[in-house]
Amino acid sequence: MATLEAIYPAGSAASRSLRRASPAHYRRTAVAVGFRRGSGTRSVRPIEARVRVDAAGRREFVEVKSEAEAEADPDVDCDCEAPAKDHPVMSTVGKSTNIVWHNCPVGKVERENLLKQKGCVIWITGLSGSGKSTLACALSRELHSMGYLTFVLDGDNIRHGLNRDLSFQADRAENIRRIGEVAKLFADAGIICIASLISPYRRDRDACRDMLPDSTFIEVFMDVPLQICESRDSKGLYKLVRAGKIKGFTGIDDPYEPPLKCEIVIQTKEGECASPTAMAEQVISYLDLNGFLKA
Ligand SMILES: Nc1ncnc2c1ncn2[C@@H]1O[C@H](COP(=O)(O)OS(=O)(=O)O)[C@@H](OP(=O)(O)O)[C@H]1O
Ligand SMILES: Nc1ncnc2c1ncn2[C@@H]1O[C@H](COP(=O)(O)OP(=O)(O)O)[C@@H](O)[C@H]1O
Repeated sequence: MATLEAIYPAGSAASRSLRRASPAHYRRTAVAVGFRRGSGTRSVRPIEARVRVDAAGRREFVEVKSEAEAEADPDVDCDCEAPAKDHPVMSTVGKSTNIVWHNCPVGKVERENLLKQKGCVIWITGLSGSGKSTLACALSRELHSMGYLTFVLDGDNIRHGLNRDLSFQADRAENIRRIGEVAKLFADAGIICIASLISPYRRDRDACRDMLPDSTFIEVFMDVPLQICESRDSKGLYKLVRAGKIKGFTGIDDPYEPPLKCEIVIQTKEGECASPTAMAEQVISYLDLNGFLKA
């Protein structure tokens, strides 16, 4: 039995591909993984890996076999179909059966090198009226003017399309999960993805964090008191809530769980908020300090 690094050196394309492949793909006792490059030329040999997945969905390779080792041992403890030499492994994920994870030779690192930035998700959470959309737009504008590629996923906007079938009552977790999945795709594309949605429950935000590689989920908490949000009432929603016309509104008759630990907190000082540009600069200095603004 070898370590992953013994077969594929740390930092190699194959090692990186294995580590960033979908956790769902690896949520098995054992998997076999094959990589191909170009038109059918196998440049990286297949291996079999036993993977432990912890409660948070993080995976760790506990045993890795090279192709030769795997072939010499017919008793692979595998809950998936034994891979024929040139056949990929079928998986079952949720309600999808007989699906196969396809890797592509152009990966996140290659895209990041092209863009000269690191793909990540900036997840802005807070009450309605706390300034999430304002920060998202200011941040996108500033980064764009500095030459970085961003994309804003605004909760309100996504509910106009992809999530139009979801309610605020029963489907909130699904709203957040879908936006988390889309944000993950953008980050994988090498883009600085700015997700701005109330996302009131810690468990749902943490589930999105766990979808992403370490340190690429940057949670920004808009720590703005309800009183200020309500006094802004830019959409007139708080007024309707107070008049009893909207039920289950976050912060009023539905809970908002502030993060216990997050990367960035945007705070008010003596009841005053920083300007949108100053808030954006706070996030940009975090990105700069943590190496996201270079390849
Ligand atoms: N019941 C209830 N609670 C909270 N907010 C409500 C509700 N009903 C409608 N709205 C409006 O919808 C916007 C929130 O959408 P999100 O997708 O960001 O919410 S969530 O993440 O699913 O909690 C939110 O937008 P923002 O004001 O930009 O936060 C509200 O304007
Ligand atoms: N830093 C700020 N200072 C002053 N007003 C702000 C600030 N951020 C947002 N606002 C105002 O507050 C209102 C709500 O902001 P918005 O970004 O729509 O909040 P959210 O997306 O969290 O609902 C808007 O009228 C916006 O102009």
